[in-house]
Amino acid sequence: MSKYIVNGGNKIEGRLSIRGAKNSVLPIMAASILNENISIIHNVPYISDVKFMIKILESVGCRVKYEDGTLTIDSTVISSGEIDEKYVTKMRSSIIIMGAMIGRLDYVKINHPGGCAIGARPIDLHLKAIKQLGIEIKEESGVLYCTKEDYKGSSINFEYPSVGATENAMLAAVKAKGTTKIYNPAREPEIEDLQDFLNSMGAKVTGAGTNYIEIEGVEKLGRAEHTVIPDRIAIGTYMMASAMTSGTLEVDKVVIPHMEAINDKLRMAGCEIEYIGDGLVLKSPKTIQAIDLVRTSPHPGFPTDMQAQMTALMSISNGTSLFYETIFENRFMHCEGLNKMGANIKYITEKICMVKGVKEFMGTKVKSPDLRGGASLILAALAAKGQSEITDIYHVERGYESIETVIKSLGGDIRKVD
Ligand SMILES: CC(=O)N[C@H]1[C@@H](OP(=O)(O)OP(=O)(O)OC[C@H]2O[C@@H](n3ccc(=O)[nH]c3=O)[C@H](O)[C@@H]2O)O[C@H](CO)[C@@H](O)[C@@H]1O
Ligand SMILES: C=C(OP(=O)(O)O)C(=O)O
Repeated sequence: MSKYIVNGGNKIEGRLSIRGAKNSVLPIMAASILNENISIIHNVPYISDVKFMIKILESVGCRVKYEDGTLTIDSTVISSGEIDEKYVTKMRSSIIIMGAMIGRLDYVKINHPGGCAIGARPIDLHLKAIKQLGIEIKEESGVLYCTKEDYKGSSINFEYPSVGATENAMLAAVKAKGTTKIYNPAREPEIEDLQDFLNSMGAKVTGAGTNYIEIEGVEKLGRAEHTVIPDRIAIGTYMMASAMTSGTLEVDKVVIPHMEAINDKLRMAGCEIEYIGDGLVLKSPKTIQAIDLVRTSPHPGFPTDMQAQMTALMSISNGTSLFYETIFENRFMHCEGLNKMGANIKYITEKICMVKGVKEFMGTKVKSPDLRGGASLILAALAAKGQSEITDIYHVERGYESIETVIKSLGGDIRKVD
């Protein structure tokens, strides 16, 4: 099994230039099913989740080509309404294919995605929203059978602003006759990016990014072309790596409002951040300042996808920080690895932990527990004294395109061993 060998102590600095957001490109790829035409998607990271989504699209009849950051998806022919069990159960986010398939076909069969390492992750809100559009969904032995009954626009009120459920509802509503009103949708930047992609193929979606989305159903959609937004989470991860190793990092392209929740915390930790041109420059503090409370919440709050990296940063701060993870019920698994590397983190409840800053991390052997948890262990290893070995890196490869090449280009001593 592949692993990373990291020799800590080098500054992570220089100029960072990476491709677009995983959490944008996955729903956008699903949305390409809707147009019976060609979709050209630029700024696509070649990560394992994207490769997996390509396989799903091909399995239902799409013709897909990836070249140098650009995906071309031809969905003229969709030959199957059945999504093979192995896809949905292996990549939880593939459930967003459901809404697009419903928009395109009369009958869809898909497995329930189940939970994953970071939490139970039910799909009740997805199903409730899609049913609201006149789709009958029957569940038998973990398989969902979806049939169009009285497919038309409707009002959908989310009791919680789920990202995936909002995306599924948008995808299913694009071709539903009449108007769909979505109240309390997720407001993450990736929702707005999906709206922009859908509108580029002729959909009529407004309001994404606010607490009300309106969709006017259309019968036919056409060719689409779109550039995926920068990956705020990957950028934030490299910024934290730089802050933890006393580096200065220049990022070539960011969307300022997408970065503010992360940058706010980095500033509280003592970093100086200046927006210059299309990008930003981060300067590290001499001493990382402890932040009393880090609480994750839906956008525009501090993202749960940055919580693990933030616990690594706070582990070498000058005080004590309390972390409150409000989104997922099992997202502190990386703390065991960080503690093995010398951190002082105590679990208070499944959603709260206390991080007491220590002088430094010590290199050792650790295992990635999940995607962002794995990233946090890499950050700790980069800042650590000595050598670390990080295994189970397939988690990290789901969301970071060749992280070892990027870190090496920024001065880090990391290599991947197959
Ligand atoms: C591919 C993708 O974009 N993944 C992101 C997406 O995941 P995802 O779309 O799965 O996250 P959600 O916003 O749906 O989940 C947030 C919370 O709502 C709960 N929930 C969700 C749906 C549902 O039907 N019922 C229910 O109870 C979940 O268990 C979780 O506790 O948003 C998360 C929250 O920002 C991010 O961490 C993930 O990186
Ligand atoms: C939890 C994440 O992704 P997914 O929803 O794909 O598991 C993430 O990107 O941190």
